Amino acid sequence: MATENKNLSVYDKNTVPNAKDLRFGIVVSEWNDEITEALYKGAEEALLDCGALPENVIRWNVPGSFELTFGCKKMIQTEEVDAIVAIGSVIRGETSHFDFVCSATAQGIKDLNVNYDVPVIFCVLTDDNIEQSRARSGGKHGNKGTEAAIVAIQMAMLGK
Ligand SMILES: Nc1c(NC[C@H](O)[C@H](O)[C@H](O)CO)[nH]c(=O)[nH]c1=O
Ligand SMILES: CC(=O)[C@@H](O)COP(=O)(O)O
Repeated sequence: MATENKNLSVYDKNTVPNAKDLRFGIVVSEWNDEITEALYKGAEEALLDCGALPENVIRWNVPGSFELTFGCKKMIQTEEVDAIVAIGSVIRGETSHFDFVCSATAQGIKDLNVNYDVPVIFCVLTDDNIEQSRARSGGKHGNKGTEAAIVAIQMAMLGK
């Protein structure tokens, strides 16, 4: 199902475990910060709405999506977190750089899930234009950050 056929912000709180005893990391890329700040807002609000304590939501920033892998790895190694949401916004430009950044970031985050025991949620928008990004970070398709937060709670509970 494509994103256009679902709202990323819709969740049934009754089906989401309570997050009061969980600790979360959120690593945020600063590229396209209009988008990544909106994604962060959606993620943070959903975590708190589902019972997470503000002091248990730890935010780190990295320069770009390519650096999300290293930032999440360092967070896993230095913080006691039950799940991490990796937030980025990659928007296609004139060259093939978009493809390399998207691929490296997706592969890097996948590798973290394979090599470590902390779920890292892929909350990286990979869009052809900013209109698509805005639609998925609080616009007509909802907020991918909200969706990622719910996934983070669900995946964190797998380890409990
Ligand atoms: N063009 C975008 C980038 N590019 C920067 C890279 O992510 C990286 O920081 C740089 O190559 C140095 O290693 N990053 C995004 O997150 N979004 C973009 O649209
Ligand atoms: C995703 C990117 O790296 C891209 O926005 C950079 O733009 P360009 O391909 O025009 O250099």
